[in-house]
Amino acid sequence: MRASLLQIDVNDGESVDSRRRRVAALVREQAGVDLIVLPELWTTGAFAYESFGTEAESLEGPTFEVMAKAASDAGTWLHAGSIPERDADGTLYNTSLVFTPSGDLAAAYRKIHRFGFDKGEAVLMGAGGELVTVRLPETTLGIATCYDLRFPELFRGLVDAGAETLVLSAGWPERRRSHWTLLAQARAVENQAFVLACGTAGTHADVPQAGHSIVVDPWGEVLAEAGAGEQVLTVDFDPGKVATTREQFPALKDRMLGLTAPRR
Ligand SMILES: NC(=O)CCC(=O)C(=O)O
Repeated sequence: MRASLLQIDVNDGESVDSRRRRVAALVREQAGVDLIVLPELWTTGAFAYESFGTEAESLEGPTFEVMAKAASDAGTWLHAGSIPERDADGTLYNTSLVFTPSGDLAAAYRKIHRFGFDKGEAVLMGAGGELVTVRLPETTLGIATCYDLRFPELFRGLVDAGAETLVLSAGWPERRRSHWTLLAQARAVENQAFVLACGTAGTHADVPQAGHSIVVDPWGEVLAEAGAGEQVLTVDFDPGKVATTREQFPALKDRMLGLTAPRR
């Protein structure tokens, strides 16, 4: 299976419309791969909090339209990253869109763990409440977004729902790049799954981005890693390695569920 992670340079000097057109062209250029992955909130930037409201779209807004067309033109499964979604009640969500090779919406995932503690995304956006998996011919994707990477129980839930390839769309800052690499490898090893983690490059809202999108196999080996700048990271991987790893080293079968809290 061949996947391309598009590590997009998101900077304040480029308009959202221009970036949308540029990214759609990049998606079309990847025709022939099986799966394309884009980063989190690449229209605005994940830290451009003041743009979330002004650039918010309905689920079937301009990014949906452009990306559905790009997926069908490329004839490829497309995880189109996330958009600031505004629902019918006016609530904002950080919502990832996954398209089939025909350009139909296969799934939408509203980010569950919002970043910012008492500001930014954490106060501006609502929290998703549903895990999302997507069945491809070769593998089942488990969808997660950026800060979700710090919450192992979310990924265990995805594995319990059948995920074999964990796809993370992110806008991770350079300041915590060591956590990014470490956690991507940890999620792959503990879940015996592929991790495809696609971040952004450049600087937006004064937050330099880490880049370094990464693909890790179920044994924790790094199959490919991007540099800091805009880059298309293309990788070939064998989805069958999930089953063989889980058979040969069946640690997932040794889980002890339902542990009780210590008695005081
Ligand atoms: N956009 C995000 O979720 C940022 C997450 C982050 O910076 C971190 O977990 O560290």
